[in-house]
Amino acid sequence: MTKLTKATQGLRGTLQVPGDKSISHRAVMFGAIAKGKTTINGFLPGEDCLSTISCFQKLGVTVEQNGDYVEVYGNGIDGLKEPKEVLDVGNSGTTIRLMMGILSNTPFHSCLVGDSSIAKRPMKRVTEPLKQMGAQIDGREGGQFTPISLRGGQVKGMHYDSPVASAQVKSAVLLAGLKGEGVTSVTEPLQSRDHTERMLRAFGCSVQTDGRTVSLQGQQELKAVHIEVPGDISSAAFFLVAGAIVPDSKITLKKVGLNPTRTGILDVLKAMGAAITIENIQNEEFEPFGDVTIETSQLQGTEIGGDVIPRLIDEIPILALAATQAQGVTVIKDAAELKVKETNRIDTVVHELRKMGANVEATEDGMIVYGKSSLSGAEVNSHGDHRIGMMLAVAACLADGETVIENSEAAAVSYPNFFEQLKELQQ
Ligand SMILES: O=C(O)C1=C[C@@H](OP(=O)(O)O)[C@@H](O)[C@H](O)C1
Ligand SMILES: C=C(OP(=O)(O)O)C(=O)O
Repeated sequence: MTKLTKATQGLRGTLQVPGDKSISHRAVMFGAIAKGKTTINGFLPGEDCLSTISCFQKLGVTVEQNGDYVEVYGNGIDGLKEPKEVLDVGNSGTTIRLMMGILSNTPFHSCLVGDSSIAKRPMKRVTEPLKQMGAQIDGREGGQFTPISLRGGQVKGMHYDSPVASAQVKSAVLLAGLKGEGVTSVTEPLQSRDHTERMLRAFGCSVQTDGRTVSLQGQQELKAVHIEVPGDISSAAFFLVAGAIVPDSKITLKKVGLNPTRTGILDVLKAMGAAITIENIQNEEFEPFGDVTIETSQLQGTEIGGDVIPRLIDEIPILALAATQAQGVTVIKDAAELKVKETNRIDTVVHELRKMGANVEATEDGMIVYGKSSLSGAEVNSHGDHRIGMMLAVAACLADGETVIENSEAAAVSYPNFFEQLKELQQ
């Protein structure tokens, strides 16, 4: 539980947010199935990525982690060994779904479980295509939910038309195709984040992208490399919105990942009238990053929907808070995927923000936010969802009186030092 009061002055300062969660997971996973020693700088030591490390250790891979520096000693996919224990992914959807893709190539038995949130999240979107490729997978309610048991083997490449724009689905199918016979390709309805494609190339694989279709030839080997993980734009998002809506703020966030498949929040905040500048863009070939500065400004309501949604899916809770401080109405649509995240993020955002006085209503595929509301302190709850907990902490900076956030420790899933960094900006 954390108690916070309204910021007495603007949030000001320069921060480096922790490493990107999606890229940190992949660096460990790909290092574990590559040949040789992969080194990772800027790794996110958040609970989700630590779950990924622990799963691969149970699969016989040596992984040494010291803060944000990690060494992974991979021995190829064939170097993975049958785990003696269940593989516990904790709260991490990315871990379980991508691992199912990798384990589709291992002839042994694995059992995957997670926490009570993972137990509610849909797995069929991954188990179905992987079964079609030749993996034996079962799970509760016909393979829909954890616990999942899996025995991989001879995978055959295939084309998969994914019904959802999901990087986890796309990545699982591509990873299964890596060792299989023939070509594997995935077409998605809208472009999702492309970290898997970029990182497979960095590990020496050949991957083709043609519009919304990604394909790779099977039987490719990954070669160990060094990976520099940029800051996570999904973590930066909390301070981008805080900087925009807390009066008299100016925040610079260093080395924030700027992969165009992730920068929807910058486009939307700019469209709402936020004062954002980006400098020192580097590393454009692998994963671009740069320094982002935001200053307080009066935001205007907007419409958020269509192909920007996968580019900001994890930022919708904090964008909903931004919308409570914008003039006019903000409509968020085409975002039904929010219902199957760590919580139903449509319901939790609406329920918790209303407690603080926001005027927001849920719709079938998003929400409508009527601005501008003055917020007041309340007893709120993250419901174990890291992004909800951090959004409520930013709301507390604006709210009159005291805000008590139950289950605030969920922030450690993606942002272990979030509350310390928030405090730094208040000094
Ligand atoms: O591939 C990834 O690293 C992720 C993909 C997204 O999920 P979906 O693939 O379910 O859209 C995102 O919400 C999640 O936080 C991380
Ligand atoms: C949805 C998220 O992660 P995952 O799917 O990996 O649990 C998230 O970090 O907001």
